[in-house]
Formats: sequence, C-alpha cells, structure tokens
Amino acid sequence: MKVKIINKSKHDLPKYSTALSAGMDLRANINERVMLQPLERTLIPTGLFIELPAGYEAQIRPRSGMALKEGITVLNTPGTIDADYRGEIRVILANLSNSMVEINDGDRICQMIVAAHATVEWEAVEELEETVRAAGGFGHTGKE
Ligand SMILES: O=c1ccn([C@H]2C[C@H](O)[C@@H](COP(=O)(O)OP(=O)(O)OP(=O)(O)O)O2)c(=O)[nH]1
Repeated sequence: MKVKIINKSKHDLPKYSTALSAGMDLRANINERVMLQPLERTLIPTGLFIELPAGYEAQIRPRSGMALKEGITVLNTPGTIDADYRGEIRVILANLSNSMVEINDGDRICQMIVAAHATVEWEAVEELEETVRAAGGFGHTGKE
C-alpha cells in the first residue's frame, strides 16, 4: 500500500528504499543536540507528517541497539499515530540508563511500523461466553 508522507526535516527519508520491510527508522530533526540525563524524558521532533488510510495506525517503537547499548527507550511504546493525525510525528525518548545520553540531529532514534487494526463496534451486554480460563490471569497457572 502507498502512504503519503511529507518530509519537512533536514534529512532524507531514512531507509526509504527498504521501507517495505516492517520497521522504518526515524531520525531526530533537531537544531541543537539534546542531553538526556538518567531517568529524564524528552519530546523529539522528526519533521515527518503522514496520511494513513482509515483502519491503519502507525506504531512508534524503540530500537533494540539503543535500548541495549544506551538504555534509551520510547517511553510510551508503542506510541500510536492515528489515521486522522496530520501533525508532526514526535517521539518521547526516555533515558533508563544511569549515565547521560546525547541525542544528535539525524540520529536514528526509533522505528515506525504501520499496522492494520480492527474496527470495533462495542456491543453492551450483561454476560460473556464462558471459557475454561474464565477470569484467571496474571500468572494464576503458576511458573511450571
Ligand atoms: O509517540 C507519539 C504518540 C502520539 N503522537 C501524535 C499522533 C497521535 O495521533 C496523537 C495523539 O496521540 P495519543 O492518542 O497517544 O495521545 P493522547 O495523550 O491520548 O492525546 P489526544 O487527547 O490528543 O488523543 O499524537 C506522536 O506524534 N507521537
């Protein structure tokens, strides 16, 4: 499927040629580098604007390398970009390490995937169909 995208950032669309794969890395589009202190969070602009068809969302996810090497995650992962959102895509980065991390302009800070979602009409009822699990959850079957 084709999705319209406006690139107002200083950077080429990252990995555009391979964007048919699941994740497209997004780059920070910032004028000054950001110093993220331990446990600090910040909102990073990307300069990207997209127009998704109804029934789809974009999800903003952390990059595993940044998570493992630097302790940087996307705080609200997976961030949701609604199909009717026309604003700039921005990314909430958080530093879960115990040292300061520098984010520079053009850094690949996260990845974005586009996913179909169900279109649900909630039907209010008094009872739900019975199952073996019933209300069991949160580890009620134990560890083994
Ligand atoms: O990581 C994110 C998450 C959201 N958004 C934009 C697109 C999304 O469509 C809109 C609203 O996001 P969300 O529904 O998560 O925010 P909210 O806190 O529920 O705010 P709202 O009341 O605006 O829906 O903000 C981003 O740019 N980056």
